[in-house]
Amino acid sequence: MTGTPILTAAQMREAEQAVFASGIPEYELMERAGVAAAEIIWRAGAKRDALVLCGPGNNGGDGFVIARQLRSRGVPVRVAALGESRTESARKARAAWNGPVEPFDQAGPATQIIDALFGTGLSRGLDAVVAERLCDLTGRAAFSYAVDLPSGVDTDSGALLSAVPDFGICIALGALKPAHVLHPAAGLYRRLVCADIGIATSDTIHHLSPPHLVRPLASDHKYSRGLVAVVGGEMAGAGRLAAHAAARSGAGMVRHLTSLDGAAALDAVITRQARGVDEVKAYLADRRLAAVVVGPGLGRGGDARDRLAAVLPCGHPLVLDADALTLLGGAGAEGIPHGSILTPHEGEFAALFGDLQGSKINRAVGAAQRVSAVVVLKGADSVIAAPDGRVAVATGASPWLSTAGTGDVLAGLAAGRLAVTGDPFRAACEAVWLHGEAARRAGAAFVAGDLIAQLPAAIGSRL
Ligand SMILES: NC(=O)C1=CN([C@@H]2O[C@H](COP(=O)(O)OP(=O)(O)OC[C@H]3O[C@@H](n4cnc5c(N)ncnc54)[C@H](O)[C@@H]3O)[C@@H](O)[C@H]2O)[C@@H](O)CC1
Ligand SMILES: Nc1ncnc2c1ncn2[C@@H]1O[C@H](COP(=O)(O)OP(=O)(O)O)[C@@H](O)[C@H]1O
Ligand SMILES: [K+]
Repeated sequence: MTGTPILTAAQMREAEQAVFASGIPEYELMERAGVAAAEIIWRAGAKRDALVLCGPGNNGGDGFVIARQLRSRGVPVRVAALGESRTESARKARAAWNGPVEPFDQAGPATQIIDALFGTGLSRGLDAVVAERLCDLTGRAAFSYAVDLPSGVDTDSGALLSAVPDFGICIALGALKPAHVLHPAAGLYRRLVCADIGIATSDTIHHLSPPHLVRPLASDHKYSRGLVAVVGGEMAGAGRLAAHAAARSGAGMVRHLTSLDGAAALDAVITRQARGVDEVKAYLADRRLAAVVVGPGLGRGGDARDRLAAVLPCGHPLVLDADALTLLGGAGAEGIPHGSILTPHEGEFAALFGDLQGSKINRAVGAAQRVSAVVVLKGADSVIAAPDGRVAVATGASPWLSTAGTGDVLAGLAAGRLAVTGDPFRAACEAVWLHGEAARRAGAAFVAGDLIAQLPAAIGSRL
């Protein structure tokens, strides 16, 4: 499940050091970055007049290289700098620009604005007047580009440290950074392009990429393709959504246990009323079960706690969501079996792991390591973290997903993929991607059931 690597500011510096150690000087990297960014800007804006805003560090140095490259292609370019250049490479790039440099606070507007004020070295928000001017110039430009990162965003968390405008294109240099995929920063540009500057990148954090799925074999049968159980309770609808999603996930068979009578709605799902905890236990004794999902439709009253307590030690691979997470939040995370998949939204996450600090990625990894399970911390930027440190971040999810029941669909889908693959991290990645793809196909104003209807097409697109 590897996509484009994502590096924190510290990991980026490490990668950069490795390049220096191989004999390539810092200025060479700056030239590569500037050349690559200028190419992207040229393709988008051609010869329209441009203003490059250069900061004091190496991000500003990239800006001077970009200005020189664009000028050599005949673009009318102006440069405005925020004070002196403070690094050796930035000074070298500035000297090579060999053109006028306007003071930042006096620069007038341009058709194209290139923000090279601050990148990964930003340590605090921009001064208010600087931020305001950046917003004003960017807002008035027809074409706008953020070099590496929009100035004012925190590289590792995606938080906005000062006012930041919306950009047309963000040009990530060398690798993606967490701010390119985590909100609110990830919502600040229409297009993200990663420019290769020859940096070898580590492979622990990735942008979620489309999965490679496999078809059933001629020798397969319903049990070999994976038997899923949904242990619900008093809220039949949510459990049904999870069960129907599991049934359209590629798994071979789905059973739905409720505490209610007459909860069936899809003929392919075998629905049973399990009145007491002993009936749940008897059901879970089936050795053929390949995944069990508990939480959607479980409820929190009645015998919900006992049902959950029956599921936790059952020995089958688990997906824990919704009410199961809320109940565990009160009771502590200790009982969670290693290797499970947890799919909390921020509220459920806070109840279980509220003490964890840092970026959304750090918190998801911390939780995964604490419970030795795969954690899918959901939202517009869903973070999938494994206990061994692997992380995938999904971006671009349809905001129409913010409707009731879509989380239940994800839980059922994750259980289905877990039953098919037997690999919790892979299953979670596949489920999040398929969920996003089904939402894209469902278009506008869909409800959770519409999402389920799109799952076969989403799966079909990845075979
Ligand atoms: N890491 C790499 O491999 C490469 C990095 N490059 C560029 O270098 C950038 C990082 O450069 P730097 O580390 O020099 O950092 P930046 O250029 O992002 O800014 C750091 C400078 O700004 C000052 N500063 C930080 N926050 C400030 C604020 N709010 N107000 C005023 N001053 C502030 C710092 O004291 C420092 O002087 C990257 O984003 C990228 O654009 C590229 O040149 C090529 C390769
Ligand atoms: N604004 C949004 N943009 C993209 N995806 C979203 C947004 N809000 C929620 N989602 C996704 O929708 C699903 C909602 O899950 P959840 O909050 O558990 O809902 P429910 O409990 O109603 O099923 C998650 O997969 C989440 O990632
Ligand atoms: K920038």
